[in-house]
Amino acid sequence: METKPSTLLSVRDLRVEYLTPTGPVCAVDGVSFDIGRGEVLGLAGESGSGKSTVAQAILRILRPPAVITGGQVLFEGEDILAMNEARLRELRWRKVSLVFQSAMNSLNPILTIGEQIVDAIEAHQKVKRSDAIDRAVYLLKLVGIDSSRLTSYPHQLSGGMRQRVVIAIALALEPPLMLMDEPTTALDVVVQKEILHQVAELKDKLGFSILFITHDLSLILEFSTRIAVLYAGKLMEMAPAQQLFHAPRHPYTKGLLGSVPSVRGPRRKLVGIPGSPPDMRKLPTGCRFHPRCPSAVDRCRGDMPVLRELGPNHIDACHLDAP
Ligand SMILES: Nc1ncnc2c1ncn2[C@@H]1O[C@H](COP(=O)(O)OP(=O)(O)OP(=O)(O)O)[C@@H](O)[C@H]1O
Repeated sequence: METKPSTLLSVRDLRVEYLTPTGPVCAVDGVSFDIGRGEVLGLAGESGSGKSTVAQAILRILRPPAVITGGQVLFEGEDILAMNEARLRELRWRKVSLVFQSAMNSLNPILTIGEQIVDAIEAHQKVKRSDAIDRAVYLLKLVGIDSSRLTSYPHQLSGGMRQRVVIAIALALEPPLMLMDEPTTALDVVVQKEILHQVAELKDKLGFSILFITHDLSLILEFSTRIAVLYAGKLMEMAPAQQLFHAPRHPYTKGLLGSVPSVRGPRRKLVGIPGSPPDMRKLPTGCRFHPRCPSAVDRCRGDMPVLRELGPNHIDACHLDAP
């Protein structure tokens, strides 16, 4: 399959298993999506749907018992899954960086934030110390932190500021792609939005792309260009954010949206989805969502639906209304 020239990352038929003592658990089962240049792709889905596993597979930082058992992850056309260690080291941080939820707690407590940003730059680039310091000042400014903070230690900063420092480090080498896995979840709502607005501005200014993962659908809707919905390791629906919000097709997506409080417009009753996601070791036959689906018919219990095209850029995996 050809990739479009504007495609930066193309995940094809990705499969990841956790080899547990009681047998393999397929946490990501044949997931495919593309991320275009300058695009924010939101990955949505309940806890355990496989979002973090996808992000970690892209950077090949999954730890045992996880094993990538199939697929391709093409970055600018080159398969990350086939790269040797040396090539991978070039890719990480320089081409693809990662910001995760507890990253702010992984800052070194005995080094100033300036030293940590400079170290991150020097670890990946041959630069003069004075240039690295200038760059650290520039990066801190980018994320809204005054350069006087260069000599502060992590414990002297608020959680929000620490997470901004982590984002500055992730941007240090101006990678074309940033993976953000629950980047603001540990922070209060106001700070979360402030940081995400700032990241969106930086994205527009610097032109990088983002894979944005959070269980918070309202944040995904606000900050993503397109959204992919995962359920029990399977891609259920993918569409531009506005379309997914106004015209969702998959009953799972409708259920997720039904549990998001509306900020604008009339107040509506929150519905939610009854039950909980399946035990990944005992997956239901047919559509994995059928035991919780209000619209399930016999076919849903027997046949696994395949992805179908509903319109430009809109796909889902559902038997209902199937042609
Ligand atoms: N160490 C592990 N051993 C066995 N199975 C695992 C392990 N880690 C994850 N899994 C399985 O992989 C599935 C996907 O986990 P993952 O963390 O990717 O989901 P997620 O959507 O990111 O959830 P969350 O929002 O809670 O982080 C889980 O449902 C679980 O069955």
